[in-house]
Amino acid sequence: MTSRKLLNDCFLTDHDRLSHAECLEILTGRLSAVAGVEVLPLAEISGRWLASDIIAPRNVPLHDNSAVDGYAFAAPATGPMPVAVRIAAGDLSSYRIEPGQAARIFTGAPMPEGADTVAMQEDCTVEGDEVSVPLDLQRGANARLAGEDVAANTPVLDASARLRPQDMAALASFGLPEIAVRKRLRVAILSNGDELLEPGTAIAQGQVYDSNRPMLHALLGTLPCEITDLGILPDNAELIESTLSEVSASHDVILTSGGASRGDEDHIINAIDALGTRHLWQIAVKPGRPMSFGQIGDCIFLGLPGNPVAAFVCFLLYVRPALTVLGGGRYQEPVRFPVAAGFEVPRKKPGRREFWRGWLEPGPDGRPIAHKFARDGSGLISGLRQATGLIEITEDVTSVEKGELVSFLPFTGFGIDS
Ligand SMILES: Nc1nc2c(c(=O)[nH]1)N[C@H]1C(S)=C(S)[C@@H](COP(=O)(O)OP(=O)(O)OC[C@H]3O[C@@H](n4cnc5c(N)ncnc54)[C@H](O)[C@@H]3O)O[C@H]1N2
Ligand code: MOO
Repeated sequence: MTSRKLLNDCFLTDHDRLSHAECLEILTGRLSAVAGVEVLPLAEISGRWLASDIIAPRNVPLHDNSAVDGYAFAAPATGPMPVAVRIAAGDLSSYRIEPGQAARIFTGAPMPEGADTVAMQEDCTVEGDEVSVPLDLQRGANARLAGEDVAANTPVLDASARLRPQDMAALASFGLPEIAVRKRLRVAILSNGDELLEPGTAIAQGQVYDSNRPMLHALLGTLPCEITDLGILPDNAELIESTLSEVSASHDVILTSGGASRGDEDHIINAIDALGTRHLWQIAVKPGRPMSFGQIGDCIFLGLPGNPVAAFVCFLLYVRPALTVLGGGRYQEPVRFPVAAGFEVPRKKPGRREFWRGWLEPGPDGRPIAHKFARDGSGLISGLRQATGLIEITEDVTSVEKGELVSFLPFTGFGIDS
């Protein structure tokens, strides 16, 4: 990418600011994993990032086995067959049947040598010691082959994969009791602003309750993080600087909200400049213009705008990708669905990317239509609550007509359940 960094002017035009793509490239392309590695039992690693590749150490299943309770035989059957052996799941002996013989067998039990097919017991007739099976059963029916789930030596998971519940089943099926995973990132969060108040305290005119910190707590909860909550910091330059300096020594990441632009009382950016390096500030994205990124020593600093909607959107678009890379994961673009707009916007400023709060409803033909929260204000939490995703409008777009295709990014793609 062309390097346009360290932009110093709060009143840059959108053309001068970093674009969404440049911002993302800096946050995902120039960062690397800082989280350490620990070996943990399976029960403790769901949601963590893997620290090394996983290759299947053996076949799963290990042996050919029956998928049903019934009778195993060598297809095709030609008539009634004597039942030579009985094999239950967990039976460790090996069995063999001759052509024309059957084995009584149960779900999961190893297939006897000489058999390739199993008839379900509901479809069989037993008379004395003999069983009659359907004569048209296909060879291999109801038999599960060794290695049919995963063959030995197959690469299964790459280091940096995020472990999902179904991966736990796979790892256990290989007999692996514990796995090397990335440690949780140590993330310190704080809110900045003299007007901010802790919920539970009496409020006066001019004050607002701090809604960003509980929101950021919850958003961080969608990733493997260990959170240190530093509370609310007033607009006091010295206190902000000393707090950031102290916390940077013991954390991988500091995540702040508020005080991110260059008002007289916005001290966060000054503190980063005094203590470390600012790599990014001011982006051509709405909401989120004053988003910032820097470092103090080895600690990464991510500064979110104070407006709750901007803080939320920037967390999803930029903080989440950065934490993924720092935590040892692989950044993947969020899922984007092209859907028809159920609204029109006659004018949109060119040169910046916008993310609108939206949701989907079925249209007259049953296909989803995107709806947009009517008001734009970056302080309106109600719009975030009504939304189930973001409508992305790229830099070149200057208007949106009803029925035009727009990109919809569901919140579920960012780890937020509906
Ligand atoms: N002259 C300019 N003014 C502003 C600009 C600009 O470029 N030039 N940018 C605007 C944009 S865009 C945003 S976004 C905001 C963000 O600025 P800050 O990050 O410095 O945020 P604050 O000024 O501290 O707060 C903005 C707004 O959000 C409320 N807030 C802050 N923290 C919280 C919190 N934890 N919980 C709830 N609400 C919070 C705060 O009270 C303000 O109303 O700046 C624009 N101004
Ligand atoms: O863009 Mo600010 O980021 O108006 O909320």
